[in-house]
Amino acid sequence: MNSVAVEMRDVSKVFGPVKALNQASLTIEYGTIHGVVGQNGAGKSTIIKVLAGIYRHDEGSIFVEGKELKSITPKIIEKCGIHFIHQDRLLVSTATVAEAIFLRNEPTFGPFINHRKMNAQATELLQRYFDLELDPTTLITDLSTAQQKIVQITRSLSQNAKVLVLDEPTAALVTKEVESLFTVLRRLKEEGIAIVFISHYMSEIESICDTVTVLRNGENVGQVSPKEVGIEKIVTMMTNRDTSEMYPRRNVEVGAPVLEVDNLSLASHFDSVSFQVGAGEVVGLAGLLGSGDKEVLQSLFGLLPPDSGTVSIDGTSHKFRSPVNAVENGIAMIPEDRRAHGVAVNLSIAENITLASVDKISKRGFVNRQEEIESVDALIEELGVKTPSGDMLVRNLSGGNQQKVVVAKWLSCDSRVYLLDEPTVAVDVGSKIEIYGLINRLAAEGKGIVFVSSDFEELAEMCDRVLVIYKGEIIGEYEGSSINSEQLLAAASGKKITINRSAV
Ligand SMILES: Nc1ncnc2c1ncn2[C@@H]1O[C@H](COP(=O)(O)OP(=O)(O)OP(=O)(O)O)[C@@H](O)[C@H]1O
Repeated sequence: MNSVAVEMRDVSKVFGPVKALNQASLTIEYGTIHGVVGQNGAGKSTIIKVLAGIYRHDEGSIFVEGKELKSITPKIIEKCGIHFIHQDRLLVSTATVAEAIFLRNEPTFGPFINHRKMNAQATELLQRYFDLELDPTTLITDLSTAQQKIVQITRSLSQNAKVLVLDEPTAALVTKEVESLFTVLRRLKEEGIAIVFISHYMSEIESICDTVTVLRNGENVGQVSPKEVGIEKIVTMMTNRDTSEMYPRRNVEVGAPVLEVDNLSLASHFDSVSFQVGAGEVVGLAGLLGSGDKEVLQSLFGLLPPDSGTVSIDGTSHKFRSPVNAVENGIAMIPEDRRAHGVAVNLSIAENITLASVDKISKRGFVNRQEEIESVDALIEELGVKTPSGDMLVRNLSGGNQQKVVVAKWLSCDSRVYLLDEPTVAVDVGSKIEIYGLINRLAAEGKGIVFVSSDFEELAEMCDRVLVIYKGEIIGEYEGSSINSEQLLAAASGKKITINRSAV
């Protein structure tokens, strides 16, 4: 068998004024795990969509097992044994495990689906590939996200996949699930399958990939082995900049409380939550999945009205019954699910950015277009949003660049308190530094910031104080330079901790 499964040679793809791929190449071998990395907008999704037959490339050639494919459609690619596990493509939630694996491929008995055979085959496949005892009649909705990924992979294997392309497969997984997915991927690699792994998590790239293709501005800047060159080198190749100063320092005197939360409770989510955030202070909330951290933010923003307790801004107490009400009273929120709550994808970047701050740039009901262009251009530049202009529709931006638009939108309005829910999720290393810089700028302007993140290193490095939340209660508080991510993780998992109040 040819050891090279797929070769994409000098592939270019243009979208209007944007050159998404510029003579990029990708060579994938059987029996290896191949990473594709690059900053937001570097062209990762585009190269994968070209391979999937979703986008037609403008230039270049694509070979499968040494033979050039002259025409590429999703059907042809699937026939070649190349399968894709897309990030947000969900399985039919009303299906059982067996139905999801064999959808449109069901074993039949005359005109009927042979359920007994289908269940037996599903059980056999899950056991053979993954050593997994999973009842094939379990509903997809009752599976964890990691198990759902495994069902998706099993579906591909049942159709004899030889190349599996996984787009950010770990984005919604917790650490333990990532480990079990990696065990699965290593086993598939041993079986000779070629795996393409796209991720922003450098530690994952280091631990699982044999080789990595680095894209920058649509160009291939190299194919390297992470074990040989190290992650720092790969990050430098991606960003073309020195990232040793990942977390920019801040030197802000913390002032009087801007936000005071007193005994806030919401049944089944959190109980008697109290804390304060001073002017210029960044306070983290560290919790594991389901701890109540996100619900606290949503309550503060009027999305989930609490049962009891009070919230005060600059000493005045408020009851927020809706986000509009919260915004009017000086609270801004950068939500995690940017597609659902953060951006209007069918509006332009400029329209999105100015949506929350239209009062600031309008006079007697008319938007001052010149001011809008200037303020939008300044934010696009500051955040490094990759776009030819502010007129581009948000839906045409890469995922990470959409996130930057959400951040820019809220930064352009003048709030007192900023609630940040995973502001750097799906954002590349360079953009993370830019977002950290903006958080520091807000702090320097005397704003109060509440920061929720599942990246505890980020919390430890960026926050003045971190509150640990476990099963809806704040069980600990860390302060100053002694905060470290291991302690936070241990505490957030419910391990007993001592309250640490060492000075900054
Ligand atoms: N349909 C489209 N129309 C216009 N421009 C597009 C379209 N799809 C992608 N682009 C542009 O092509 C470039 C590459 O985008 P792509 O989605 O491939 O990046 P990416 O590396 O996957 O980024 P991310 O990590 O943020 O997901 C970006 O500048 C993006 O704005």
